[in-house]
Order: sequence, then C-alpha cells, then structure tokens
Amino acid sequence: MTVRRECQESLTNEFEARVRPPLLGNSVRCSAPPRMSNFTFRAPQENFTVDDFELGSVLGVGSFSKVVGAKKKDTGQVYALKIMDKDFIMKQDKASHVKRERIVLDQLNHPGIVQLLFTFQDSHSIYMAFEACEGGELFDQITRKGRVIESDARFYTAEIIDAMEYLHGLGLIHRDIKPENVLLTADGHVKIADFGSVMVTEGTKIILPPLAASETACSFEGSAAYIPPEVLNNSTATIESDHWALGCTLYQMLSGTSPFQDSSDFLVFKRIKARNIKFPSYFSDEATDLIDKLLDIDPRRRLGAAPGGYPALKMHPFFKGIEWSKLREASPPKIALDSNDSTRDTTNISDGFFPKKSASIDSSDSKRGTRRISPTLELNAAKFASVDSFDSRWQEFLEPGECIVLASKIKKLRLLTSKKVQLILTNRPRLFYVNTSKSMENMKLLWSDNPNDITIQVLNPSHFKICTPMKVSSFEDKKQLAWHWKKAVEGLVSH
Ligand SMILES: Nc1ncnc2c1ncn2[C@@H]1O[C@H](COP(=O)(O)OP(=O)(O)OP(=O)(O)O)[C@@H](O)[C@H]1O
Repeated sequence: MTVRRECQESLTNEFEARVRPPLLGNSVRCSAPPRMSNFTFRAPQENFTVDDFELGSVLGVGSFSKVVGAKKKDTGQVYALKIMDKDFIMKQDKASHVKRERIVLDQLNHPGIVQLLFTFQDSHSIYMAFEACEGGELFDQITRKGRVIESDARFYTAEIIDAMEYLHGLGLIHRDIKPENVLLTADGHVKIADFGSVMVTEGTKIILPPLAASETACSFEGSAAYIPPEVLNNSTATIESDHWALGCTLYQMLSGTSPFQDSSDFLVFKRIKARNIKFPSYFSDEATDLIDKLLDIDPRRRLGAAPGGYPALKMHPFFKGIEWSKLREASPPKIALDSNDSTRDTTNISDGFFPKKSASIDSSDSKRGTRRISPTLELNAAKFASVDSFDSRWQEFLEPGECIVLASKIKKLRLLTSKKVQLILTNRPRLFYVNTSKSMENMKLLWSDNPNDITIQVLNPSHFKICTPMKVSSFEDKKQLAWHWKKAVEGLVSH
C-alpha cells in the first residue's frame, strides 16, 4: 500500500468518522471544554453518492475545490455542492483545512453565514452540501457594476459586520474576508463562506481540529491583497485582522479595486506595509473616514477593536440610517446579472443552476478534437485575438487540423515573481502556454478536453486565474483580455 493511499484513508477516516473532542483538543487555543460525549454532527454524514444528484453549472472554484449547483434527484432540493478531490487535498497538505471548515461550520448558526447541510464521500472525493447562494459572489457584483454605489455598499458592509460580530463573539477569526467569500442569496442578502482558514481565540467554545505542524495563527493565510500589515510582519492573526480585511472589502466595493493593488504580490505587500493608500475623491467623507479607521496600521486602534468594539463600529456616521436589528428584514440591493445571463431571475433557482444544456459531459463530445467551435465564438475569436494568434511561430505546437482560437503574450504570476508566456487556446480544445523568456521554448499543457475540468476566474480586466483540478494558475494580461479568455474557454466548453 502506498504512502499516498494510507494518507487518503487516514483523511477519509479522520474527516468522516464522527469526530470526538479528544481528537479536536487544540492545546492552548481551545481552553473551554467542548461538548464532550456523543459528539454528532448537526450536518450529517450521509450515504449519498454523486449519482443521487443532477449536477448543474459550476458556481465557483476555490484553490482545491469546485462548487457546483446540484439538485437531489428524489427531492428536487437544490444545493451548492463543494467537491474536493482527496488526492489533491493530500498533495496540497490541506486535510486540516478541510476538516476545520467542516467542523467549524457545523457549529455555526447565523443568517449571515452559509449553512452546511450534509456531507458524503466516495473513493475519490469529499462532498459538502451547502445552502445555495444563488446571488453569487459580492466580487461579481463589484465587477459587473464597476463599483457599488455607497448606499448598497453600506448595506453589504452592515450585513458583513453583523456576521463578523457573531463570529468574533464566538472567538473565531475568519482570516479570509474578501469579496469572493461574501456570497449573496437570491434576494441579495449576505452570507459569509469559506471557513477553511479559520482560527480560534483563547477561551473560545468552538471545537477545532488540531492544527497541522505547518499551520499557526501567524502562518500566512488569506489572500495577498487583504493581509494586514502585522501578519506580514510575522505577528499573530487576531480578530482585528478581519477588520482590516473588512476595510479593504469596503474600499473595493466603492472603487472597484482593492486598496493596495499592484502588479505582483511582492509590490502589494510593500504597499500594505507602507499603508500606501489613496482615497478616490468620489468617496464620501464618512466612507473615507470609516475605511481609514479600519485600515489603521495598529490593530489595537482599528475601529471595531476593543475597547469600543462593535458598538463603536456600528455607530460610525457611515452607517447612519442602518437599523442593525432589522437588517435581515430590510430590502437588499438589487443583484446585477451577468450580461450573458440577462434573462436569469435569481429568485427562480432552477433557471440559474440548471441551464437547458447541462454542464455534465457527453462522452462523445468530450473526445479530443470532436468539439466544434461555435459560429459566435469564431466571430468573437477574430475580434478577441491579438495578432499573435496568427503568428506562425506557434504552429509547431499545434496538431494537424488544430487552429488557434485565442492567443496572447501575457504574464504568468507566481507568489513573488512572474514570467512572460504565450497563452494559447485552440479549437481541439487545448489550453497551453509557451515560455517565451527561455531561449529553448518549452510548452506546458494546462487543460484539454474535459469541460468540467476548467474554470476561468476573472479578478479584474487584466488579471485572471485558470483553475483545473490539479492547479490554479494566475495570469496578467496587459491588453485587458481577461474576460475574453473566460468567454473563449467557456464558448469551447459549452459546444
Ligand atoms: N453555498 C454556495 N452557493 C453558491 N456558490 C458557492 C457556495 N459556496 C461556494 N460557492 C462558490 O464557490 C467558490 C469556492 O468556494 P470556497 O471559497 O468555499 O472554496 P475553497 O476551495 O475553500 O476556496 P479558497 O481558495 O478561497 O480557500 C466561492 O468563491 C463561490 O463562488
């Protein structure tokens, strides 16, 4: 039996067995005795298989998961099904991340937190079924609207604060508050998601599985643009780290970009440490003041931190008119739909989750080379494609009969560095890049054939991520073709 196999079985056992508190006793952090005996999950472990569900469209892709709309065949109930590949989780050393999310979510109960309903597994994957947030990510609202008007941003921020107050009251630090992890219900209320990075403060009553040796509160978690300066300086994450991330999120809602945006993580970190921030002139005085106080370099002085705590934060003039106790009864901002999806009514869940053409794969369709490029895509491709697409230099990388749909010279981003590559999408379909900075050009295949194996996440017009089950790669396209890449790939996948 290979080591990998043993690890996989151990993950299965640890994750899905009824976890008992002694296993979870997380040394100093979890000082209050948790529920000791007969520990059972509120969200049960079911004996379902993936065949019990009709899978719909991909709702989102995380670093090591794919979330799809899924309708239970016998009940017709719709869920957001998070699918995690066990092999991939083991390879990425993320087993404790997954366990933490499962166990923490099981103990939370708040309208502003996404609810875990049940889990199941098979030999390859772990499945977590969540209540579906049909409104998608707050991030998409920002992208679609360009920026969110102040009254809408006030509402979203108030609902995020309401959920954060609940989490912090339980002694939980989320550590990854950002517009991608703020989901919206069909009618537009906020639900915070993604609890894989969560940490507990001393005295919490929340049960957490033990940390992997590599994971501590001051380990580097979260997304570059929202990491607070003290964590970059190797201090421990605290509740106030979430307040910093909230300040960044509000800034992003109002301006369309994060406050410390730059071309590489390295430069972003430099800006954060220097608190190099510029407030656009169209921000109101109240918004500027609130963000300024949330983005205080000193975590102890951040608005929302003790001693004023949440009452002081909620009394800030930016929130004038907010009825904190009636947030969930208030009318949320209208959800902006994807321009390709203008007919979709978010109140009718099955429209959104189950487009007429199911995303499931037709085996004949998925065979290499049989999928046709659609007429619209052909037209658009000509419009999208830079001159590079027709550069004969790339012919040597093509198979007989294969043509380039879209190609562009772009930057492949890594944590601290980047390299110039030629990214090429073909009608096979195949997506690969050629490393142009090397004298001996070498080619790396990112994806081919299987429509379920690729998602493009657009962060802004020039930045996007290509997500496949094995890898998430980040790119910067100076020609601002990020949306074109997404549309071109999706066009090939759905035909
Ligand atoms: N309940 C839900 N309803 C609708 N969409 C969801 C739901 N849960 C997650 N998603 C979508 O899936 C994406 C990935 O989910 P999630 O953040 O939980 O995955 P992850 O692998 O933990 O990601 P990360 O890389 O941020 O750690 C979300 O950003 C969102 O777009």
